[in-house]
Amino acid sequence: MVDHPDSILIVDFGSQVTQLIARRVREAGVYSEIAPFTSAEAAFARMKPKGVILSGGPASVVDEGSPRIPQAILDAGLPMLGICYGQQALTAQLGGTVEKGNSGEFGKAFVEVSDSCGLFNGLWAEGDTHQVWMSHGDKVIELAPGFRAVASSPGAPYAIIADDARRIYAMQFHPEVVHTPDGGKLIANFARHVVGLTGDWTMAEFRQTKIQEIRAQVGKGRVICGLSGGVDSAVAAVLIHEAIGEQLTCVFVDHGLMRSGEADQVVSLFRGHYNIPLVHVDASTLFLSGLAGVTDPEAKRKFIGKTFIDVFEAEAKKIGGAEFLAQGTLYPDVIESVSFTGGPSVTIKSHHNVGGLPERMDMKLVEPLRELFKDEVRDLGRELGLPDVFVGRHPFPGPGLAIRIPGEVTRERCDILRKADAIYLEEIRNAGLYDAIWQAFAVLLPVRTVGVMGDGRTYDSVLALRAVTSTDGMTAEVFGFPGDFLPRVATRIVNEVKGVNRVTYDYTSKPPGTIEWE
Ligand SMILES: Nc1ncnc2c1ncn2[C@@H]1O[C@H](COP(=O)(O)OP(=O)(O)OP(=O)(O)O)[C@@H](O)[C@H]1O
Ligand SMILES: O=c1[nH]c(=O)c2[nH+]cn([C@@H]3O[C@H](COP(=O)(O)O)[C@@H](O)[C@H]3O)c2[nH]1
Ligand SMILES: NC(=O)CC[C@H](N)C(=O)O
Ligand SMILES: [Mg+2]
Repeated sequence: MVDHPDSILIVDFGSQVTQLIARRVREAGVYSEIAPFTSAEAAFARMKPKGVILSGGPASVVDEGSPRIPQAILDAGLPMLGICYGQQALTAQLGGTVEKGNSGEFGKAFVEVSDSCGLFNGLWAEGDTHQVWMSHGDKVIELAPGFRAVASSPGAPYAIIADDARRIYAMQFHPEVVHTPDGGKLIANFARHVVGLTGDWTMAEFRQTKIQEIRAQVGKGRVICGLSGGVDSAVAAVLIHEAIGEQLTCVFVDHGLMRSGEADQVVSLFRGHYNIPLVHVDASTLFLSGLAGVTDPEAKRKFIGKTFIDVFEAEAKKIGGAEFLAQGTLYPDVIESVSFTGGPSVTIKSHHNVGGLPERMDMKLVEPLRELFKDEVRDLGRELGLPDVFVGRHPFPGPGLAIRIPGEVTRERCDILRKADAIYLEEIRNAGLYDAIWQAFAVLLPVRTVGVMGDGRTYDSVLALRAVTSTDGMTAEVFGFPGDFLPRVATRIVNEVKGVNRVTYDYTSKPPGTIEWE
């Protein structure tokens, strides 16, 4: 770990959105680290932060044995910001009262500002009304000594509370989510004006921090990096190469589930730009034969995750052994795959590189991007000088076409999907829409319908097209194509791709849908 003289410690009580707090702090140009409440005291002693943020969490402070703020942190006299559970814990531990709710408030709410305080610093003023996002059952009913209410909502009389003398602020709502439009600014105000940090921490520093961490973790060991051609692994590879140079070998696995022409493209693009050793493995038979008869989405993902590791281990042997496996794992891969810090988060899908990993692995993981969101990785990519062909690419999931073919995956169905997907993406590029879309792809459905072509009857598969906008893949909106774009693509696909006789468009946002179909 690297010492940062100006940092904020985020104590995690298990909220689904704790990483978003870190992200807002980073956006304010301040270095932060998250520590679960169980090890927060040690992190506090090591980091010597200038301020502390307390996250939300699923527990109820009223319950016996529920998480507490470590006493050493409370006694340190530093500025603190409590969010939801954090507010409740502060109140309970400093002498106020929290009541267990039986109904709660979930979703959008409006708070009215009743007084000024150090946290607002010109941002919010008395009499203002602001939209916020609530998600709580319990609430503060009596303030701890020294606090006063500075904003309230119909459901939360103590929506924001302040103790300017001790520089402690707390709120019932979640400022870190986008549904609290001014939330990022409130967190920035805390970091800069209340804590008094200058906000000069940048991606350039993140790069330096990570380089030192990678060196410390890897030592003289050898590292294999799974390289997919996607932005995450390209950024991870270039960063790791900067840290340890020749100790790194990249491995691109062609699992037979790539898009049209992608394997060759990735390899030549990477070799064209970087002088980093890259092994190209054709493992398509291994993957496709193992997928035969597998139809359950999680079973597909777990098989692919495990087989990736088998291939990486075999390649490691060939270069004389490697102690470490590097991957471009991002935060959304982690939060959707596993329950984080013992929190309430459920497994949505096992991303092949996290929840799909086998239980026993010989290599240790190096994942320098694990706290970042996609758009931050792109920023880091630009910082590292990666060309736009890498930085601007749409994400493509590690399990590839396998999770875009609900039902059994066969070579034949992969070929059909590849052709249709290539037409769709070609039309998107020609229409100049590629950069306006976050991710676009086709899904080959296990449904056959009747059609008529050239006076003959067809009985073929249905294809679904999907295109979404997003900033980080955690939520997504459907992309609205202009005018006749979709009918034109549908006609081309049905005419040119044998095996598809009907095309539909997916109008589901995330949530409630996910971006991929499996
Ligand atoms: N075909 C592949 N060969 C080797 N490694 C892979 C392959 N596909 C995925 N990986 C590994 O799994 C990680 C996660 O995949 P993921 O698709 O999330 O990231 P990415 O491909 O690097 O970027 P993007 O999300 O933009 O597609 C990658 O960063 C990479 O380390
Ligand atoms: O590397 C990956 N391994 C996976 O197993 C995986 N599953 C989904 N994705 C990508 O993650 C983003 C969010 O997708 P979902 O809304 O479908 O979860 C989207 O960009 C998806 O393409 C994956 N990436
Ligand atoms: N989002 C939260 O932090 C919730 C806190 C607490 N579990 C409540 O329901 O009030
Ligand atoms: Mg990918």
